[in-house]
Amino acid sequence: MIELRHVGFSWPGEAPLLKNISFSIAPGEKLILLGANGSGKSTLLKLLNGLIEPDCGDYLWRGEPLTRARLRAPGHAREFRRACALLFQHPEAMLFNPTVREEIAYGPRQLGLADIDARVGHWAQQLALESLLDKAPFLLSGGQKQKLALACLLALDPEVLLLDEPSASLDPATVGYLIDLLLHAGKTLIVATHNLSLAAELGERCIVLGRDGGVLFDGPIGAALADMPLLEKAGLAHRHAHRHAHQHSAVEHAHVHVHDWQ
Ligand SMILES: Nc1ncnc2c1ncn2[C@@H]1O[C@H](COP(=O)(O)OP(=O)(O)OP(=O)(O)O)[C@@H](O)[C@H]1O
Repeated sequence: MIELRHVGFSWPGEAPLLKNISFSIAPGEKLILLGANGSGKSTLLKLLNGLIEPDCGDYLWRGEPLTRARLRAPGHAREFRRACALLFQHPEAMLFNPTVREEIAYGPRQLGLADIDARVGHWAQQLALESLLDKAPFLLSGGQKQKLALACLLALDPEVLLLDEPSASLDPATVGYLIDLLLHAGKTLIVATHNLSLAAELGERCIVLGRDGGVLFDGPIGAALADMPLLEKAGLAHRHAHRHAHQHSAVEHAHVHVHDWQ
């Protein structure tokens, strides 16, 4: 469904960020993207969403190169936008309609989809937004905005969901609900996150971006999370002196340490 072949990318005037990235993603795969701050996870998701183009290499969508010309062709653009949806790291960027109801309806209406009221009702109910339907999106809490942005994407019924830090503002109960929802949604998932427990529960496969712009690891998520040297090399684990909660003495010691993962 998605294939990157030797893709490279630099933001204008910046040093190369993504270098020689190659991988394929089959329909229904659940892939977690890990990497240190600034390693290029959000950039890679934008590239997969066709918002930016590789400087070199190829992006194949359903076996055909996803070129700017193909994305500008009205029929194809509509089909791609419906099939491949991106949740931005900062969901405020996606919200501009006067009410939550209109926000969820906007995408399906733009794409000429049927049953708009039913889509709005269903996803508002699924994401516990029903009581907020007439409220202005900018008045919502951070977590409510994140859920609204997700409802907007799910209302399109995309085949591929690209999620950039989807759990960032959510409370633990909502993260649990989100994991269940996504696991049973039957979608291809590509999720960039620093939340390693979310990664472990949601993902099957994991790609770790290295600090040099390349793919450091591509394989089962369990193997990545158990590989301390890999996590340390990727900047996802660190060494520091600390005191464990069960220790009553004042002894501190240093070892490789991963936050948010046991
Ligand atoms: N629009 C842009 N123009 C110029 N540079 C950018 C732009 N967007 C991102 N960058 C740069 O690209 C690099 C990678 O950013 P990106 O947001 O992809 O990283 P990330 O892995 O998602 O990081 P984080 O874990 O902090 O969210 C950073 O150095 C950032 O400053």
